[in-house]
Amino acid sequence: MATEVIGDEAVFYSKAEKYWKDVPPTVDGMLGGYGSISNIDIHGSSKFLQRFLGDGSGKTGTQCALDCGAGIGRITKRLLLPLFKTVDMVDVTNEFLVKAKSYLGEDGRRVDNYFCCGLQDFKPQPGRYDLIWIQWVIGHLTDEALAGFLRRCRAGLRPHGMVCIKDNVAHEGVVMDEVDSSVCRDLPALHRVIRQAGFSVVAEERQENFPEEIFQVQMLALR
Ligand SMILES: C[S@@+](CC[C@H](N)C(=O)[O-])C[C@H]1O[C@@H](n2cnc3c(N)ncnc32)[C@H](O)[C@@H]1O
Repeated sequence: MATEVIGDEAVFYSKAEKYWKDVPPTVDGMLGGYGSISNIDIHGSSKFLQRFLGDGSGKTGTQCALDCGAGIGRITKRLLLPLFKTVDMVDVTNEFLVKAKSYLGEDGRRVDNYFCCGLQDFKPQPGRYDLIWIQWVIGHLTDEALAGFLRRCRAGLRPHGMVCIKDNVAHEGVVMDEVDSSVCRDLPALHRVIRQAGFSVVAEERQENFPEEIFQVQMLALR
């Protein structure tokens, strides 16, 4: 369990906030110096996501998406705005949301809300979202906070709505990163939290063609 490696929760959250305040508001900053993988990442996400979207029965609608831990809006710009009529963004680092307003360009007009808030405290508006996308941020939440946030996400979905998590997974156990104050869970640990939140995993895929030296990255669709 993540709780065993996290220690003091207040320190865990405040250290992460401080870490991100010092990171430049660029694609490279969002990806820890791996800005060059952004194209592959977006392409993989788009392929994973598009099979669920459309007009047929049981398909996920394309009215409104929420980008969680959105940063400057790398995903909002390239994945979500091209597929959804409107997008909301939530991130704990205000400087990134401010940067997003210029980074997103013209299409940024279709971002309805920029919420500056930690996901541990954020409550999506009930029944608002077709898709809630959560990428490279779950490691900043304790198990309890993540389960609680996912439960609130459930309430935030429209009919046939879906949550997608895309994140690093550890080979075994839970690995603490003291530099950015985050944890990396192995897949069984992540599945446990997802189950606790009342979700089922309806699709799961590994992102391919990422550099060998980084953690394995997994995409999970939850309903
Ligand atoms: C690795 S970056 C990923 C940004 C974006 N998801 C992407 O893939 O381009 C992590 C982001 O999570 C945000 N973050 C860190 N802790 C957070 C928390 N507790 N709640 C919300 N956002 C958080 C940081 O400010 C940063 O923008």
